[in-house]
Amino acid sequence: MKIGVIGGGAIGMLVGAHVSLLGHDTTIYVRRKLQKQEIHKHGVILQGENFSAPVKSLLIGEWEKSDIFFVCVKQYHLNELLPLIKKIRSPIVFLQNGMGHLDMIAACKLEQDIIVGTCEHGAIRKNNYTVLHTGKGKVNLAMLKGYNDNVEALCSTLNGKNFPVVFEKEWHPILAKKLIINAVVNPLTGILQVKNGQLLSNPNFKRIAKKICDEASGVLGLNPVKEWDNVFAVIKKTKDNDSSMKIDIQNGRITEIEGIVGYLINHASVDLPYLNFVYETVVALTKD
Ligand SMILES: NC(=O)C1=CN([C@@H]2O[C@H](COP(=O)(O)OP(=O)(O)OC[C@H]3O[C@@H](n4cnc5c(N)ncnc54)[C@H](OP(=O)(O)O)[C@@H]3O)[C@@H](O)[C@H]2O)C=CC1
Ligand SMILES: CC(C)(CO)C(=O)C(=O)O
Repeated sequence: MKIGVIGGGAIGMLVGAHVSLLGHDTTIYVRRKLQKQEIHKHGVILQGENFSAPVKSLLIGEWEKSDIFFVCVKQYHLNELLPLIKKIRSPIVFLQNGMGHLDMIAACKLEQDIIVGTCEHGAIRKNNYTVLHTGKGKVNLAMLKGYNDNVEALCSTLNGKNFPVVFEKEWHPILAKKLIINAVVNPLTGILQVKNGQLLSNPNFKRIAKKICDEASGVLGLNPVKEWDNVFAVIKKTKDNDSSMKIDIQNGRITEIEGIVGYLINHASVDLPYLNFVYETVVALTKD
């Protein structure tokens, strides 16, 4: 099959390399000529696993016909990209964290079949053609819009032993579960500049984390006890991690707060004191 991956960052290169290794004809669409040239020359190197995947690269907009496209940019990149993506006719998979992109997709009135998903992997981009796979998990996908019998079959051909892809019946449970994890862990670790595990080992941080989990579960209509069990398990598993928001704040970069906590605030009908506080604080910390 022919697979298009939009965005040559950590997740774009990870997805691109793994589907290519399953034998799919894979192209990563990037916005910089240098990255296009370097991927053309080296393929994508999976650091630590010591091999290079034969991936091609084109610039955004140089679309070639593909069976499916994966959008692997940050949520805040989508404003610029969605008008270009509108021209694609094949099914499109969005792999952003948070749920803010759902409102953007709806506003853009995309006509293609839309699949959304979560990525349980951890990855860091080392250079324009090298990615380090820091944590293994699976990719969970589900239809958001449209119905196409072929889509599920198509996604199942991307499922591999080293890179499992699972197709679920409903999108809301998978995105909501990940959104709660990111709403609890990312802003707090970013503001406090602590590793994920410290949200459990410090009883005061843990109390705040639990309050955030309660608020987020309330907005999404989920059971806070069950969600806390899940957040707890993910924090334990990633206890030595620096969350993506902690690293973004450390480096003075824009964060994904809007698509994560901003989404919850925009969809709430009650007061959310803890979520509002972390939202305002992250925004304040990343303003010039
Ligand atoms: N990294 C991880 O471990 C995980 C990430 N995720 C989620 O996956 C998504 C992607 O994250 P990640 O890969 O880490 O992010 P990165 O910052 O590593 O990559 C984003 C990529 O998008 C590219 N990009 C931005 N705008 C455009 C554009 N207009 N045209 C083409 N390319 C563009 C950037 O290009 P350029 O290089 O030129 O700036 C960059 O390569 C996020 O929503 C994140 O939350 C989910 C789970 C784990
Ligand atoms: C799961 C978690 C919190 C791991 O650090 C993550 O997704 C992130 O850092 O963005």
